[in-house]
Amino acid sequence: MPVASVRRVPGRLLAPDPGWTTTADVVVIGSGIAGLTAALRLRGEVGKVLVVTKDVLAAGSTQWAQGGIAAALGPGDTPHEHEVDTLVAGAGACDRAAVEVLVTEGPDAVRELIALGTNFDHDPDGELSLTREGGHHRDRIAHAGGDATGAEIQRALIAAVEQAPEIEVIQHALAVDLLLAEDGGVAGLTLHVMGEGQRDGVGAVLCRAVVLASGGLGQVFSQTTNPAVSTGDGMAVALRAGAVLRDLEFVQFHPTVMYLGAESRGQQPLISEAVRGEGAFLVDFDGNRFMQGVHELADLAPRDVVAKAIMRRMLDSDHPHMWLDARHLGAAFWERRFPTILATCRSHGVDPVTDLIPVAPACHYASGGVVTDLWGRSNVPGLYATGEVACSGVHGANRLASNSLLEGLVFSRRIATVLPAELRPLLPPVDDPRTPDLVPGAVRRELQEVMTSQVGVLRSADGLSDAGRLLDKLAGVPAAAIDQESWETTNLLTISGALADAAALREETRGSHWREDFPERDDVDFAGHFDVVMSDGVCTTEFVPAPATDGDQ
Ligand SMILES: Cc1cc2nc3c(=O)[nH]c(=O)nc-3n(C[C@H](O)[C@H](O)[C@H](O)COP(=O)(O)OP(=O)(O)OC[C@H]3O[C@@H](n4cnc5c(N)ncnc54)[C@H](O)[C@@H]3O)c2cc1C
Ligand SMILES: O=C([O-])CC(=O)C(=O)O
Repeated sequence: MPVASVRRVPGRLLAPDPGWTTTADVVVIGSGIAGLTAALRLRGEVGKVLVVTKDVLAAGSTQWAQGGIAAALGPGDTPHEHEVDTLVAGAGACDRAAVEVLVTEGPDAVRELIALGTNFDHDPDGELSLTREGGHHRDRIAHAGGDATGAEIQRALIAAVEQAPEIEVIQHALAVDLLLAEDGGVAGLTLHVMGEGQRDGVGAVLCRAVVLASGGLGQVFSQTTNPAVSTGDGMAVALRAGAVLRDLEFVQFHPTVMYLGAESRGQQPLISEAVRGEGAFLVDFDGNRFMQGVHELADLAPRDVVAKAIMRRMLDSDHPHMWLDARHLGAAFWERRFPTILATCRSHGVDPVTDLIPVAPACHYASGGVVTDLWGRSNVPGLYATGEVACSGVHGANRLASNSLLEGLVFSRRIATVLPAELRPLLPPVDDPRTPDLVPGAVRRELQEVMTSQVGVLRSADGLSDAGRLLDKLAGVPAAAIDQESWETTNLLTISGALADAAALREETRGSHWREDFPERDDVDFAGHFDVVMSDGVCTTEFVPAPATDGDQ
């Protein structure tokens, strides 16, 4: 049976005394699909809504989304079929009630996004154009601009927020830590603001509720599809405030990320699963279509299955990547359907109309995060979480393609339904002696390298304990300066440690968690979740049993 593990992590973060203080009723942290949907839904319901975001409004993962947004919108499709595909992809670790909410409320949430002004693509007959991605048994992915779905959604949401005078926005504002009231609930937060006039430097916002919508943790790894802002801040902030994190070991590695060479680091170009949805297929260096025979859906198997098959072929043949063949789609189709991916490939010297595209798996999505109930509530009074930062239970061990944008939409709407009636009074923050336990930005690269080599696609007990030791060593390197880089790197370190611990404790292979020393799924000992809590600078990771949920197969 799994046992618990403990790890010392940086405690509450030191922010110098606030140079300025302001108030709001609700603060939304993050301005992707989850944050802006929550803000738009809350306006007019709760007094002042303040959105804080650490870069410009569009800097998160949302604007990069390619494939689309999944919902049972097509003829003959049903929420039930969407539910079954979601549960099967989630490999027994989904919360069935949360999945039911997602698939049932999904179609209306997408219609609302359309009503807001998002221009999805349509077929010549005027119907919403729907495509397929891995793990879906139906065409149910709505897309925009061909492969620029996220950019269009982000544009429409920003336009709507700009029309809403009730919503105030502070950009370049990094949320450092939550301020807590005597009862352990939310009293506000500290911010580090860069270059925003009067509000420059460290400040505090006193508020009655916080909606955490700060996205994922891709920058934990050295190659990721995620943008630079995805440093797991929200998960670390929530953990330090007493929230429970869950399923951190279930990091999804997207199978087809363009391979730019062994030295390439940071955000890497994604080749959408929708390219396979439109007929592209994987081949090895001998031209074999190796996904045939691996799964009934072949190249469109769930994402973890395809990523593992590519990795296995890479290891067996000693090549750093495999190939995606989409040449038969032809120039006209490429230009119309995937203009962004086409331009990106060409900018790297690969023309998908005539060339094979080199692809390898890379970190793409955090299926785990801050545990929430069906209404987005965390266990900390006044703290709600939505989107990639949250663990609502819909993704289990492996998110179904294009369910992420949908999750942000559906659960932000739900938060806005309950939050107004649950608003706390404005409470004074307790005087919290905080330790300046920061690590310097200079350790980030070493952290990312070890997480990629030992806690990446393929994991083993030896590699995971090597990673744990190095993370402990890095935790002892003191930061010389208190700045954005050290706050982010400290968050990365906190989340990396918890992720590595859960991965070490889960001695089985399930969904996106692949242990070479425990290659089978084990429903006797591991049907359930690893939860992480933090107290006095000590992180504890512990197993919580739950019945396996695989759907009707
Ligand atoms: C390349 C790519 C393609 C994808 N394609 C799809 C797809 O086709 N379909 C799909 O469903 N999903 C897709 N995903 C996943 C999906 O885009 C994300 O999971 C989703 O957009 C997350 O939305 P979010 O609002 O939770 O977070 P984000 O959009 O990442 O927004 C997070 C926000 O929080 C801010 N922030 C972070 N930390 C702080 C802090 N400390 N203080 C203040 N602000 C902070 C960020 O700046 C940002 O504004 C894709 C992801 C990537 C990277
Ligand atoms: O376009 C892609 O392959 C990405 C995608 O759908 C997702 O992450 O859900």
